[in-house]
Amino acid sequence: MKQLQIHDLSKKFDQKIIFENANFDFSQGQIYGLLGRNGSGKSTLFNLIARNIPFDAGEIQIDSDEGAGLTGDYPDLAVEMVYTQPHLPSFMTAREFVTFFTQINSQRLMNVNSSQKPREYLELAGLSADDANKLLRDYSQGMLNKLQLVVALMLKPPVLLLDEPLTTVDVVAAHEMQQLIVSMKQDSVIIFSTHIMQLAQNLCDQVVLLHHQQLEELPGLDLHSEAFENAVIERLTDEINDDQN
Ligand SMILES: Nc1ncnc2c1ncn2[C@@H]1O[C@H](COP(=O)(O)OP(=O)(O)OP(=O)(O)O)[C@@H](O)[C@H]1O
Repeated sequence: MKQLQIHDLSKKFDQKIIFENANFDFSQGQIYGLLGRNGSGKSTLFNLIARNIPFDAGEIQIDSDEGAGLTGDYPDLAVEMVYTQPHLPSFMTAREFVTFFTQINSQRLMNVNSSQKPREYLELAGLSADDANKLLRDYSQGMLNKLQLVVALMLKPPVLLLDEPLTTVDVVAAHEMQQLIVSMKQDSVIIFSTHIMQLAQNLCDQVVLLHHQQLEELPGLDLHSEAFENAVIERLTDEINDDQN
């Protein structure tokens, strides 16, 4: 069973405390929706898990289900992060990028039995033949987001972190991307950050609130109920009021 565990995690930037002894256990088979106010630390959490930045105290452990068990010394390949602003090579066409991507990841793709051809990735991302031959620097933000998401999903990473990836894609693409994400949940621990409550309610099995420098769930409430929505808003409003006191 793939798992991600956060133990007593603390992180601050200068004097601003982002996490203070935060704890949470994430498992494969669930999609977790991460909700929090602007600037509460959602991207920071992802960057800590992906080891793009160091934490001050605590531990982040991953079990990639490859026999090593839960360890803080997980390989970089254990985590794949999909960014709000994708970092893709602007000088390549989508077709060139996908071909390059499948070549440099050929071993990983083989390990996860992903035998998609470059053409199939482009189809999954909903890109026409004309679009596929366009340079990525001429792509819209939404098209870049789709392409980045599709290639990340194909790697079937043990931990998949999605930082607001559907904000810019159109409704049809968002629907297709949601189906792709759901199809991944049996294989990966998936954490999805969003500001769109309805998206969290539709897509996620559990919502995790980033609140008062902690990670918490709202147990005992049906995710789709009005009571749940009200409880989330109440918790997160409370955060701003506390900050102002
Ligand atoms: N490298 C950094 N150096 C200093 N401060 C940082 C750094 N990265 C993030 N911060 C600060 O940490 C806080 C949390 O930022 P973060 O981007 O994680 O929030 P977020 O919850 O993802 O926000 P949003 O919902 O607006 O995208 C913010 O106050 C931000 O300014």
